[in-house]
Amino acid sequence: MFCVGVAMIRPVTSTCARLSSSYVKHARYLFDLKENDDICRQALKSGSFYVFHNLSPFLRNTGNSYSFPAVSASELLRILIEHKMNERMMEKSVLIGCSDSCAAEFAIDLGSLERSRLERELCGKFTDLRKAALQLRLKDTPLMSQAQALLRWHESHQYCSKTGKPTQKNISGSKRVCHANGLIYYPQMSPVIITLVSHRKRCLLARQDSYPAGMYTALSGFCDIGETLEETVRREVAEEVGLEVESIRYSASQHWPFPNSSLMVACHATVRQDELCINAAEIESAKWFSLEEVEEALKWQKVPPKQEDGTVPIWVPPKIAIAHHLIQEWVQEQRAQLKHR
Ligand SMILES: NC(=O)C1=CN([C@@H]2O[C@H](COP(=O)(O)OP(=O)(O)OC[C@H]3O[C@@H](n4cnc5c(N)ncnc54)[C@H](O)[C@@H]3O)[C@@H](O)[C@H]2O)C=CC1
Ligand SMILES: [Mg+2]
Repeated sequence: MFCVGVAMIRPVTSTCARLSSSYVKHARYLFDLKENDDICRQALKSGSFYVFHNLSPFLRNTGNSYSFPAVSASELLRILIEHKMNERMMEKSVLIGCSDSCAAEFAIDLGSLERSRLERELCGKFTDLRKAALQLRLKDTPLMSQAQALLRWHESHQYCSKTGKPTQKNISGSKRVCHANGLIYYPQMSPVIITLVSHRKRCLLARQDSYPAGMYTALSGFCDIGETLEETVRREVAEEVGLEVESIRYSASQHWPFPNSSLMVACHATVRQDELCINAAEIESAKWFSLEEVEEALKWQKVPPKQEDGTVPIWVPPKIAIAHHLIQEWVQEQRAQLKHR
C-alpha cells in the first residue's frame, strides 16, 4: 500500500522496485505530491492543515507551552462552509510536507475569514510570527517558518513581472505559472552568510542599531549576485569591520523567515589581525569577546532586564537563530582546547 488516499492515482516516481528506505519512500512521495496536480488534489481530501490568518500562525496554549496544531481536511471543510466560503478555497493551500505515514501536510491562510470567530472556534490565537517563534517549542519552529514563508511568497507573486498578467499556482504551491507566456516562478530564498570571526582566543560579536538593546551577534550579509559563499564571507567581514579573512570553515545552515526567506549559511572564520575598523553605515558596535564574556552572555535565555545604570547586559540571539548555534560551537571548541592544554 502506498499512501492513504492516493491509491487510485499512479505516482510518477514511486514505481521503482525495492524502495527499502522509508526516508527515500517519503522523499519520493513528496516529489509526487509537488509535481502531480492530481495526486496533490486527492491528498487535499485526507491531509492536515496548518492555519494562518494574514500570515500569522495559529497557536494553542497547552498549559506550560504552545503548540502549532493542524486541523483535519474534514474540519477545515466544515469551517469553510460555516463561514460561507467556497470549498474550493482548500486549493489555496500550499504543501509543506508529509508525515511519516505519508499523510500530506498543507498550510492555508484564512485571512478572508473573521479572525476572532476562528480563534474562538479553534481554541487558540493567531500570533505574529516573531512572537510565535519565541513561544513555540524549538522543534516546531522550522515547519511554521517554512509554511509562513511559502504562503508569503505566493501572496506576493500573484502577477507575472514580465506580462503583468495573473500567475497561477500549481496545486502543491511548488511554483506559479504565467499562462500568457509560459514563465514559471519558483519560491525564492536569498542566500546569506553568517560568520563568527575569531582571532586567537577571542571571537568578534557585533550589533546594528536596529537590534534590541544589548544584543550582539555574529556578522552577516546577503550574497551579491555572482559571488561564491567564500567571497561573501571575505567581503562582508572586510566591509563591516575592516578585517581580512584568513580561513573559513563551514558549520551549518538554516532557513530564516525574517523579514523574507533567507538561507543562512553559517561559518567560522579566522582573521590575520585584530584591529577593527567599523563601518558605521552597517554596524553600531563590534567588540572582541573572551570565552568568559561569551559564556556570561549565553546565560540570558531572554532579553535581560536593565541594570541600575540603565544599560542592558550583553546577550546573544536565542536558540532559534543559527547565530546562537555558531556561538555555542565556538564556546565548546574553546573549552575543549583548554582541557587539552
Ligand atoms: N538567523 C540568524 O541567526 C541571523 C539572521 N540574520 C538575517 O540575515 C539577513 C542579513 O542580515 P544583514 O547583516 O542585515 O545583511 P547585510 O549586511 O547584507 O545588510 C542588509 C542590506 O543588504 C542589502 N541587500 C542585499 N540583498 C538583499 C536581499 N536579498 N534582501 C534584503 N536586503 C538585501 C539591503 O540594502 C539591506 O539593507 C537578515 O535577513 C537577518 O534577519 C542576521 C543575523 C543572525
Ligand atoms: Mg550585515
